Amino acid sequence: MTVLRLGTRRSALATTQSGWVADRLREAGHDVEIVEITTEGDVSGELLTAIGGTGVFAAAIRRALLDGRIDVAVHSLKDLPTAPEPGLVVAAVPVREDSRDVLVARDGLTLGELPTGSVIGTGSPRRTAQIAALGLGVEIRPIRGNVDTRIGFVSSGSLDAVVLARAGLARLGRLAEVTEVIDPIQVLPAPGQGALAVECRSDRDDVVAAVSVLDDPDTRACVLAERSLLATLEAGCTAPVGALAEVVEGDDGLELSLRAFAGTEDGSFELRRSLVGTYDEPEDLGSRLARILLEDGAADLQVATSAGPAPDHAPHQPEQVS
Ligand SMILES: NCc1[nH]cc(CCC(=O)O)c1CC(=O)O
Repeated sequence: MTVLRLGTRRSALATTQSGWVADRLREAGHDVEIVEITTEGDVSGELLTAIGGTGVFAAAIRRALLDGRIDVAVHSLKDLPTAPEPGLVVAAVPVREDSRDVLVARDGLTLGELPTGSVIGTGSPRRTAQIAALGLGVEIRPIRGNVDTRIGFVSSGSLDAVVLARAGLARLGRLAEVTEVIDPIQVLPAPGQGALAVECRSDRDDVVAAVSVLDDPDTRACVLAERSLLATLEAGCTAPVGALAEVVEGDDGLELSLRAFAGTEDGSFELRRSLVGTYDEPEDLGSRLARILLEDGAADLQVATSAGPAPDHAPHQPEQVS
């Protein structure tokens, strides 16, 4: 293998994330060339829910991998559909950034300090549902755009606050603008938030071997549990979902602790459940917790959250463009 061609979207966040992976691969002794790829999610100004939702970012990059135009791709794991892509493999899940959401509000305010009637911007059904369930008396307005655009709504005074992933701001060096790191007790992050997926063709043993040195087993176990929960829920629930797994010390060694949320966007119904399982069976833990959520009411949320007849299969929507 002469040069690893690493494909990336053009956004500031995507190029930063890809640059980080490129640096790690170069440290491991590889030559890396960055190849820019435009996706539908980057060029359309529509709300993501209108242009087809999950996977709009990943699809174009995956086509480039399958066509052989690039060898390696870096995704935000939370934007990656849960279904595996035939012919491709996630060869590394590097060590995760802080997975929590943050508030960027005017005048240094926190969620609890925002006066009644304040307007918070987010295009994420997951964030909307959990903030609405807090009962703060705030209004939630759908927005989208990159990190710069979204923070700009606050600096310009058109919104009182926006909610973003801490990981994105950390990678862009913009943590100074955060006014509150939101505790997962209030808002659970998206499954996979803060983690990257480094993907390549499964038939390229040389590339898989080069990339796999970046894998962090703890992060992989956590995101496997979170994504297995999401995948199990997708069969029977279109409600917004949050999930966070953490490695914890148990009596007989390492365990995984998984917390999850499902609810309605108007905040009138919320389910929070948690479960601890063995470190070695993350997917089993995720699907077991999903079944608990479904039994306890998540299955009925399909009707509660959609206006018309329930769709056969409506995948969960990703977060806004980064
Ligand atoms: N498509 C949105 C997206 N995808 C990944 C991140 C941030 C980094 C991460 O969660 O890994 C963001 C921005 C956000 O939600 O604020």
